[in-house]
Amino acid sequence: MIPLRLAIRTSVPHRNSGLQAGTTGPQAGVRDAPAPDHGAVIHTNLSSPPQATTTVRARGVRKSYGTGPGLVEALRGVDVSFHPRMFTALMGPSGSGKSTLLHCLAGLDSVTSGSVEIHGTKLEQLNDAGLTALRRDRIGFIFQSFNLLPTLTARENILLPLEIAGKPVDERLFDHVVRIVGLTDRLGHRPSEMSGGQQQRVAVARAMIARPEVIFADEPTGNLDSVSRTDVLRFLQSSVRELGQMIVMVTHDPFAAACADRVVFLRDGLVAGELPRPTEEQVLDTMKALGRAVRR
Ligand SMILES: Nc1ncnc2c1ncn2[C@@H]1O[C@H](COP(=O)(O)OP(=O)(O)OP(=O)(O)O)[C@@H](O)[C@H]1O
Repeated sequence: MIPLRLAIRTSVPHRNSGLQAGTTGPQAGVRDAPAPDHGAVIHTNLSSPPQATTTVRARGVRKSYGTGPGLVEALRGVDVSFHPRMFTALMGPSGSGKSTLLHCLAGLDSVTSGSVEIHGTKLEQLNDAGLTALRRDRIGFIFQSFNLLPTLTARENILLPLEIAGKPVDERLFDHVVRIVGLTDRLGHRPSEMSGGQQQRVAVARAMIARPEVIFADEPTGNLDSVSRTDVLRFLQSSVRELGQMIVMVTHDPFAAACADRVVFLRDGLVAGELPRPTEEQVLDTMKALGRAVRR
């Protein structure tokens, strides 16, 4: 059997830096590389992220479901770090553990063993109240299904996290976020009065408004047409460039992954490699190689 690393390396064009299989240890180049230069940054105090050194880390993360003959090992010892001011995509074949990893990183699910750390806070050491506070105060979420409250306007939906947390509204930041996602004319509309793309833009703004240390996005463009998909991805990129946001996004879409600064690939519950600054073609080639490796 050809090891996955070899299978991938022979199939991915090395026009850029190419796939860095297994580069998730502390000595790995990409992991320790500085955040990329995103070009022009709007120089307001809004461009400073709340926790410039925040790092999300998984160490030896295992997650099993069920017991006995029904046991499923969704994650089998994942080691990976995510960096501030970076947009990272998580990809891999169906069932490779992407959503499970995202949920474990976000404190939505517990790990079976290993450790998840968000800026020094070990999630497995938190009780339910601590996890709730972490999710409320330090994490933003974007889901495939928007999850907006139907009776609230766009403005009210966007401001909901601040209201729940009892935090004051920074109108300057609100205007900035609304401008980034192009919703200035839609603030009085309810979700039923907006297209899917507009609703997802509200969800993106809602995730950004509390300046969370990290935004976790699970297939955020999965329900969108191609124009809305491009818009939402552009807004996610803008939030990284203009607000210094950190984003970790699960996607099946090579186009979406190619909009990220880095793609981490999972296979069979393990990190199979990663691509910095990938092209869509490189992502596609890597996914094909992973599919072949899975079938071996
Ligand atoms: N609640 C659960 N109970 C039992 N098995 C589960 C549960 N959640 C996930 N799994 C299993 O864990 C494995 C990984 O699932 P996961 O949803 O993380 O993969 P994925 O890469 O996100 O897949 P997809 O791309 O199809 O969404 C799969 O075999 C799945 O069937």
